[in-house]
Amino acid sequence: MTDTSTAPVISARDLSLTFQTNDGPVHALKDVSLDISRGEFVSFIGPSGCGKTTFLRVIADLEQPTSGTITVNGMSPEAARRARAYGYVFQAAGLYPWRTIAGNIKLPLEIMGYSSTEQQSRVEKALELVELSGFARKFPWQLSGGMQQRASIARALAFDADILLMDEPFGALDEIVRDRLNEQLLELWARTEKTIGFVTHSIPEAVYLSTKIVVMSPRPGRITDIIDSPLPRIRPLDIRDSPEFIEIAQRVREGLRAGHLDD
Ligand SMILES: Nc1ncnc2c1ncn2[C@@H]1O[C@H](COP(=O)(O)OP(=O)(O)OP(=O)(O)O)[C@@H](O)[C@H]1O
Repeated sequence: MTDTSTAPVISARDLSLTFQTNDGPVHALKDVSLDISRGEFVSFIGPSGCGKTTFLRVIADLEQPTSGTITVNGMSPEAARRARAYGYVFQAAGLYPWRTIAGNIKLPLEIMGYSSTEQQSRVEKALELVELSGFARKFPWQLSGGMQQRASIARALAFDADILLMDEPFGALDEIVRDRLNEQLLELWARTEKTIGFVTHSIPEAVYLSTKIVVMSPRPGRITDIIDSPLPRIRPLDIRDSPEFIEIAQRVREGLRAGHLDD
């Protein structure tokens, strides 16, 4: 039997994706090669248009690569999607205002045909993970922006998939709320041992959260640096003042600058 415990959860080799547009081809991804191991927290950082979202969408089988290969849990992205290998969190919480928080989290479970008892227990567990247990019967508009985003994370967690793909989930929130959500996300990651792919524009956020930071650059969208973080997995917020943190942030900044110089 093959040992799958050490095999990468996501493995991309020479992955390229070119969109054909009226203005000519757009090279959203070029020769991207990356391995993500089980339980890693991987951030994708880079300027607008460097292909961060496109890469997440390829993992999720929402876009097809033009060339190269990618596997998710050892399968094609299509097979992984059918096996419900991941949950996806978007930048906007995208909750239906006429449904309660529990109703929003339940919706995909209803569509997938889970029994109502199963739906109920999954909703309770997901709400507990994002510390929203008392808010099941509230409507989205009764919650703050940060709480709405936590509810959308709960919706993605309700499938109990091993992989969580998050596309700039906290980008629209103020810094204090974002700090708190970053802390909560790390706690959640430690409790659930999920593999997380996280898109961000923020250097401190990427360094604080990640075990691996993937620095990207546009035209064509490509990886310019991959940084394996030496920081411990348990991180208080004030780790951001430590010399190790500042050094990694500096390397990310240099990677971003180098990508710009190539333009
Ligand atoms: N469906 C599409 N059709 C044509 N071009 C596209 C499509 N989706 C993305 N692109 C282009 O591909 C490039 C990469 O886009 P992508 O959204 O992946 O970048 P990003 O790094 O996530 O940017 P941002 O930080 O602004 O979200 C951009 O130039 C974008 O305009």
